[in-house]
Amino acid sequence: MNLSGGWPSMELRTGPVAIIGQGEERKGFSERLEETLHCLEFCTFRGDGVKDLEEEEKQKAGSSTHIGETKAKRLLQIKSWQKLKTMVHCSPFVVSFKKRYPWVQLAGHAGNFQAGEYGRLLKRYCECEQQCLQKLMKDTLRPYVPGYYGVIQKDEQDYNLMDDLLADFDSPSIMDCKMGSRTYLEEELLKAREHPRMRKDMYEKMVAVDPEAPTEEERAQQGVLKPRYMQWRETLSSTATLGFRIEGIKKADGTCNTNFKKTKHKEQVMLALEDFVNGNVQILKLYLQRLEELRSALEQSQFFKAHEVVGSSLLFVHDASGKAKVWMIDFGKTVPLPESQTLDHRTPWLEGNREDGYLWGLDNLISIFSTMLSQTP
Ligand SMILES: Nc1ncnc2c1ncn2[C@@H]1O[C@H](COP(=O)(O)OP(=O)(O)OP(=O)(O)O)[C@@H](O)[C@H]1O
Ligand SMILES: O=P(O)(O)O[C@@H]1[C@H](O)[C@H](O)[C@@H](OP(=O)(O)O)[C@H](OP(=O)(O)O)[C@H]1O
Repeated sequence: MNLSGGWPSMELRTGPVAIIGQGEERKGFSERLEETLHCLEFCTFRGDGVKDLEEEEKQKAGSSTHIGETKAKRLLQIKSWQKLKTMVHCSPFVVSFKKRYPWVQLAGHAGNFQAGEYGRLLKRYCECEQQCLQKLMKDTLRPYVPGYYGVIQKDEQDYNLMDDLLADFDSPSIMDCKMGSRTYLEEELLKAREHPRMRKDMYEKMVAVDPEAPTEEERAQQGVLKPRYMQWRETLSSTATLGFRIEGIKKADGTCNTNFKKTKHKEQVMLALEDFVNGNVQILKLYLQRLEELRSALEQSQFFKAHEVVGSSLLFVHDASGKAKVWMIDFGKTVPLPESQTLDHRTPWLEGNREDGYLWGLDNLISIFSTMLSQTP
């Protein structure tokens, strides 16, 4: 992990996933070409996509040398497709292939995503997320979340099938902002108290950022409790003070930064945002407009009133054509409240009130965008 700070430090926390769909034999040439190019693009943003895929296939086969005849054939096929792809780049008849795009997972757990059919994404199944997405399809928030198409199974693993929000962009710039003043659920807190479990991995992540952060006891145990780690992350970043934090930014030029753990103050956030939009005032305006529309939709949403929304992100996407949009993603920790209870998402959290600070964070984000715009000549 690169923790040195500042641009142009590169830290790609998780890699993209390459998949080869099943039942390819039954599909037509152009369909297969389309799909294969998509799969290739999923694994090429780091440069050598075929190498990545080979590695992945080897790992799946459980051996570092033998990848099996079918898989070897597939790789050969892909290599041929890639050659073809290189050729078609210089050929004027493949205009439609211009829409191919590299896919990037900016934050979150490694291995959670797979490419679906063109424009769709498979995310490892989570019942909580499924319930939310289903309800959101009928809510005022529908235009602000990825379209949801149900559960599908692939290689004995269930996935939620949803829109790939990058699909309509050319070389998009992407930013993930985790919303809310709290990043763990109240129920996680209760569980951690009942069954305290020291996390060595979190201790290590903590020490890597600040060797002084662990207490004597934590140092002795070489571990920290999850809520303690999450709270430490919240106060180190802008989560506790502004109600959101930047998780990662990938720019159109390919630079990618997930090193925002210490981005805490408004001024630091503004610098990151300015860099993200490359000083483009029009993009800033579009983002501000979209955020304001989202806020109105959230204030009217029945779903939002009735859920504790924790760990959910806003995904910002724009490209050189001047398009800029924001969506809500990640409902893995968005849970329904008891029927009698609602949240305003602005009241400060006190254990038991379940407030998550989502709208407070959005107010602050909107105010930051507005200030930036008011400062432009
Ligand atoms: N529908 C989508 N379209 C395009 N990109 C997406 C979509 N959903 C997620 N991503 C990408 O994947 C990243 C991680 O998404 P998400 O937060 O849903 O994953 P997660 O593993 O559940 O995260 P966490 O560990 O925070 O719970 C996002 O930052 C974004 O780059
Ligand atoms: O960003 P970091 O510093 O790497 O920390 C992770 C981050 O807070 C994730 O949101 C969290 O997953 P959840 O939101 O799903 O709890 C994960 O917990 P985990 O390791 O228990 O999955 C943390 O390790």
